[in-house]
Amino acid sequence: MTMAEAVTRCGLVAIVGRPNVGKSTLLNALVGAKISIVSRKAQTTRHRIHGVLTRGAEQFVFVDTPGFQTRHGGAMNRMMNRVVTQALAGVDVVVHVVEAGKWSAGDANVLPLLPEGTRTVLAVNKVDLLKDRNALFPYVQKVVEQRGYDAVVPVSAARDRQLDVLLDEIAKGLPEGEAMFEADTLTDRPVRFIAGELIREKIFRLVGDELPYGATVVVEQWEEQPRLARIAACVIVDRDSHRPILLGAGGERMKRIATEARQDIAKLLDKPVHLEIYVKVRKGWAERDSALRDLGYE
Ligand SMILES: Nc1nc2c(ncn2[C@@H]2O[C@H](COP(=O)(O)OP(=O)(O)OP(=O)(O)O)[C@@H](O)[C@H]2O)c(=O)[nH]1
Repeated sequence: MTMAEAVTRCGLVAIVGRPNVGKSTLLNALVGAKISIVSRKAQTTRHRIHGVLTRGAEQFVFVDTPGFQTRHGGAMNRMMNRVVTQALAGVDVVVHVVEAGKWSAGDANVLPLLPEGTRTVLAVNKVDLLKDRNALFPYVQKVVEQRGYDAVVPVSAARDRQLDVLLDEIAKGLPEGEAMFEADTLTDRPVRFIAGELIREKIFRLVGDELPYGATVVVEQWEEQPRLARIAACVIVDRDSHRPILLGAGGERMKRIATEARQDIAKLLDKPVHLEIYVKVRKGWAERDSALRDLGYE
């Protein structure tokens, strides 16, 4: 008998919270693999990503929703808010992640999006950063005054603390049912999509603040042979001025992005990878719904 056959409870879990509270880190810590991308920058999770964890008879299917923001307008952000609302409709458990000791307008903006009548767990993340442990209780009290939660669990996603307790509280909301995924499934995203995410991660890491939300990655060619994968990806930016930023002096920066991405994708596929990345400028693409659809965002 495989693990998947033994599953008796299975449900969808959405992880929500303002940017930078640690949603991606938490998902990675729970699922135990680096599928969703993690970056110090806000707004790095544009796509909805499923991670699946099977723990004994329980299967948790995580829906990682993007953070949302009000500072920047544009079709991209309206779309991201729609994605949040859509992700929350029909899930079994919502985990609202906040940062211990910190409460901002961004956190408050999440509250109206939390669905009524759905089990909602408050995960107070980054407790390892708290200098005064006694500050935790009044902080939690302040938060739960604003919204009733079914459970509150202080955690550290980065230090792997209290994650079992969090899972116990989530599990209470999983409906009875069979597994939706094989026991060892980490994500339902095809490997090609993950490769694109890895490239995007390198861009965020190596280009940093110079390229604010202006790049998207489309994997255009994918040819897998037994001992080699040939991949071509296109990075789309919305301004001419972004191209030299991405390339760097003498193309050095792009070379590094490509080298690091190639190494990660080779690990993922377990074979050598030939990776070609080129840059295209498509002016104002983030402002046009139609362009977003072309790029597979809807
Ligand atoms: N000290 C500490 N840092 C953490 C913890 N969890 C996450 N972080 C850090 O917080 C930053 C943001 O984490 P992410 O997981 O990218 O946050 P996010 O909520 O997914 O961010 P968006 O994608 O912008 O919505 C990263 O630098 C993480 O390393 C934690 O438990 N302790």
